[in-house]
Amino acid sequence: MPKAIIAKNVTKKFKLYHNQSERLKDLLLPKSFGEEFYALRDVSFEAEKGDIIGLVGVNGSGKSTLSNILSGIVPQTSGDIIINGETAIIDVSAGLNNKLTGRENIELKCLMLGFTKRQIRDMEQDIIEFAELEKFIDQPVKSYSKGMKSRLGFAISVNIDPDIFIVDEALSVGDKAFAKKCLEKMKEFKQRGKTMFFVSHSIAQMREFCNKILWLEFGETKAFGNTDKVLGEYEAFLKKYNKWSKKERQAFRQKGFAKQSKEKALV
Ligand SMILES: Nc1ncnc2c1ncn2[C@@H]1O[C@H](COP(=O)(O)OP(=O)(O)OP(=O)(O)O)[C@@H](O)[C@H]1O
Repeated sequence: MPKAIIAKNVTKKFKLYHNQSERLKDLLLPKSFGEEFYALRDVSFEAEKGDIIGLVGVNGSGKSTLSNILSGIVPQTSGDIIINGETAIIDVSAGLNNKLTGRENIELKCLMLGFTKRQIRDMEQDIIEFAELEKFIDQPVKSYSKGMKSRLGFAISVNIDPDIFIVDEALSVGDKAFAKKCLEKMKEFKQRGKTMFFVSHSIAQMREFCNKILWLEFGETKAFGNTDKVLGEYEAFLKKYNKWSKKERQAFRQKGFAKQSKEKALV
């Protein structure tokens, strides 16, 4: 089976500043200011063509950061990603330019992916109809609701017909009818053997769709493998996590964050 994606030791470091002056000093002075923070550390996995990989993990575990790296929105700090195909991310607002209108966003995204003006003209109406934005398509995206942005993002991406498809929480905003339409489209893509990444807080949707699960915890791989096994482990963890007191959860998060702020040799 050809590999769709090979990710090796993917790491993303952010700098956290406590105030504006720290940020400026870091920019202007040779000495380093601010706190280093690992949103992802040494994440490695392989996706076969046709795999549907669910990304799970509690808030802040690195799911969106990984989606954004896979779709080329942000670069990793270190590590390698080999992607065989064109990705498209479906995120609530990622990849949309707020200052442009819906129509201009369609044109921009398609031009960036190498479509000709004529091809874009042919696709445009389908995208607008799928997004159900006919009346609003010439308004700036900054005036759109979260649901409208999500519909536009999803509609552009499905019409581009990418080889690899990343759906990040698109189904959690907007109305139920649209979510159903998206799920049907994803089922169609699944049948056509497309590779997909799916981020959702719905375990039931994960179980229905995914054949593999990547469980991230504080930016590191906690488990990767077959859906039944990893999702079972994750559910058992959630059960425990949800029973913890506020204090216990805080302690768990503090410990994780402390690890994310340290160099590997010190962890
Ligand atoms: N631009 C940034 N600058 C600094 N820290 C960031 C940045 N983006 C993300 N982070 C931090 O990186 C960690 C991972 O964030 P990410 O959004 O990828 O997690 P997530 O699993 O998608 O969370 P959620 O389920 O809440 O969406 C978090 O601690 C977050 O605060």
